[in-house]
Amino acid sequence: MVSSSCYETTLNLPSVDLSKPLNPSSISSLSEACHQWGFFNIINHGIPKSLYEDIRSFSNHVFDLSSKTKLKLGPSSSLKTYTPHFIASPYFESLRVSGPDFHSSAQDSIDVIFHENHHEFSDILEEYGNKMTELSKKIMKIVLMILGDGFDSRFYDSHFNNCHGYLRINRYSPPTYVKEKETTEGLGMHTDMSCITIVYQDEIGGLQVKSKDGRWMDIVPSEGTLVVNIGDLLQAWSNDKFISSEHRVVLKKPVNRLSIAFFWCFEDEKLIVAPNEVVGNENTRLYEPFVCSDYLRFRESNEEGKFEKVGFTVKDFVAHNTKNCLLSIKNPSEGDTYPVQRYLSRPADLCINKLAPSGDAKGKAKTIDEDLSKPFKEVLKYPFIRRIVEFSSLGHRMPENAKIYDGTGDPEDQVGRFVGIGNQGEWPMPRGIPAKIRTSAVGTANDRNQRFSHGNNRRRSEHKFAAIVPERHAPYVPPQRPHQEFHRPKAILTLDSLSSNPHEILATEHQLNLPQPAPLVRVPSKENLNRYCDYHNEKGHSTNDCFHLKRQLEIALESGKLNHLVKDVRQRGKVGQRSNGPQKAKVINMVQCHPPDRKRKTTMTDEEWMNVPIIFPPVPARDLSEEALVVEAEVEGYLVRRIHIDEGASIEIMFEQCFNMLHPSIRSKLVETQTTVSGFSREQVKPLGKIELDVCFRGARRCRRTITKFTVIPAPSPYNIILGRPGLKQLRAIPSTIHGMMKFPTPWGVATIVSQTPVVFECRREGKKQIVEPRENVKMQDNVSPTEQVLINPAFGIAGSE
Ligand SMILES: O=C(O)CCC(=O)C(=O)O
Ligand SMILES: [Fe+2]
Repeated sequence: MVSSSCYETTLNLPSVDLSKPLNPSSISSLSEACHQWGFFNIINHGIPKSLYEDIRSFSNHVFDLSSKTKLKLGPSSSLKTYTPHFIASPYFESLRVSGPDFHSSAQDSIDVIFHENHHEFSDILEEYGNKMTELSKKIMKIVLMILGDGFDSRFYDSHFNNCHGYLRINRYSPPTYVKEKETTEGLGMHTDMSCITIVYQDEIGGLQVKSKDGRWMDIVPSEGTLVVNIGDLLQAWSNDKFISSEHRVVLKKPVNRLSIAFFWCFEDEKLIVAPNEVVGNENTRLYEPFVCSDYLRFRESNEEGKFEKVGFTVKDFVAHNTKNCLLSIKNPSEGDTYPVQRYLSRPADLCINKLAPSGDAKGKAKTIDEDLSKPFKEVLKYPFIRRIVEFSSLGHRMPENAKIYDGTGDPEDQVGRFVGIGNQGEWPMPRGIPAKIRTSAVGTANDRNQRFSHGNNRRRSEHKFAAIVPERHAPYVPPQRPHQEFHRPKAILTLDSLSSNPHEILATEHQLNLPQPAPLVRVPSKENLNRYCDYHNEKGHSTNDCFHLKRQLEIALESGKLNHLVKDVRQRGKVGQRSNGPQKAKVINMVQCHPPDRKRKTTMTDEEWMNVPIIFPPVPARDLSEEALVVEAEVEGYLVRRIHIDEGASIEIMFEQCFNMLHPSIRSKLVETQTTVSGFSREQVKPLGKIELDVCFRGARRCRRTITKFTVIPAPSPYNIILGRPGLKQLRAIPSTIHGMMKFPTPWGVATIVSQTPVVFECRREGKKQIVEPRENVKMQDNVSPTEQVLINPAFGIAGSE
């Protein structure tokens, strides 16, 4: 029986004894559990305890390796089997092994991180993977049996025979201060993207499922028991007869926790449509037919390693309703042909229709047209979908300034605007959304990327798919972008520097061979109905306004292919020259620069996104750092290395060697200053002046831009810039020497910049050289009395006296 009360938070799930045939009473309690909770237990499953002990010992071997070693399998590696801390949560890390050949999948990872062969590890994981595969098939049949009499024989072979599985070993390492009474999430709320998931959790516990009334219920571990939960795909296939519940893992004790999740999934090309018998004559089909891989792509992020997609469920998923991606797909399992809207995953996929019940009682789905009179249904493919959809149901309208994305601007800017509106309270979006959703995770992008990097799953499915998808619906390949970050550094030459506009360039510069753009995703609004884009060959915006064309032209311009159109001949070839690589022996590396056109002043107002907790993980003794923090940032479009983060400095310093590398138009902004700078031995340096510059600090995928005032010093230094207390305050940054990193909030979450150890050593060597060499530019100035003296780097102290 499933039992819980208002006060009790422990969920007693029914246990299926796999060594015995099901009896009517166990069928009924199982059916109730699948419907109400989407969770049940299994016992006598035949997985020996010793196998779990072996996996525990293996996983300790792996997770106890240094971060550097583990990251060889991390999100930026080719295998991507390891998820490091701070992606799903600060306390969660995991390793995945994919079927059907679990041995070679495990061996691939093991070969990368261990010097010795360790085939015993792959043997163990193969044994576990194969056992779980068999178990999944068995459970799948039981679940079908519960769904309807004879459904196992009716549907198993035709629908579930091509399922495949992968496993993930999860280790949770809570902070030492974790308390039972407080909620520390090891893994945030999510639903699984599988048909079913089989979870082994060790004796520590912490797995919780959310009840329909929003309470978190503990699923208490019990030896010899495995937990099974229904995933999103089965929820959709069963027409909500079974539910995929939101669950999470909380950390209650300061001890490591191990769990192993085995995800059993439909094949990628599977058309998911609830069979008529499953829907039932008296019910309607709740989900439009969709292709499995489309849902997985919907859940996964375009950007590698991003976990923000969790918190979405299959209910949030609907394909795009453009005619371009409406296909007729024959369901091989049933023989019927269904209209299916394909989901095109691409940067501009920002509008998604809310799922609505449709289809007739006989189960024939019909496609619903987007209702343009309800703009709140137009939501961003970003971490906000769900909340916004729910929010819209309160009957609010989207505020005037939250324009629907129309394909002409930078999609990321649209996201930024949208978040900004929410944060400014102009749109009463529930508070704390980004932070909350950011912490949730799993079963997501990483897993899929990683799954495809093993075996031939991906290739096989793409091949099959090609047979049913016409060529014009080939998967979208996003245009190559020089940076995957939110703000691309601006080019030294903008499209405005050209003598032709985008429309003219498209018509005449055929040698550019621009890639075919992906079809537009939304129906044009009335006012844009007459605008035609020659690049897209579609109505909706004009060629000159086409963001995608502009981006392609910028790329062409940056690579020198449009030099002949540059208006000012003196500028021609500049970009091409620069792309030959960093300039020799220059400490400041010029990536791109531009005469500044637009300044984004940062205010010291309290934005909601600034007020998020910034957490640093515990550092094991061997990883503690005592090195200086040295990072890089973009300054006026230049990538400047050797920026020393110095909490002892009361102003921001730019050293002359760096200043001299800036474009003259930028240098001309230098203004005089009365500040003097003095060293330990009281030698004083008259600064060249002060200058306000646009600085952009980037963490992975997140950045912050500020206007920072630098005092320019004519003195040698191993550093280009010293970022002191005011700069840190402006960024609200928290540097940590022992972690060798700095963190700061951005509208998209907390960004982390890691200090670059080789650069630190480079600076140290350079610093030593400078100590022995005389400082030519340093003069003694006796007539100034410093009012404040602050250590800014090993070579200098500064004293401000304006
Ligand atoms: O660690 C656990 O107990 C559950 C893990 C989980 O929910 C998942 O990996 O999807
Ligand atoms: Fe899960």
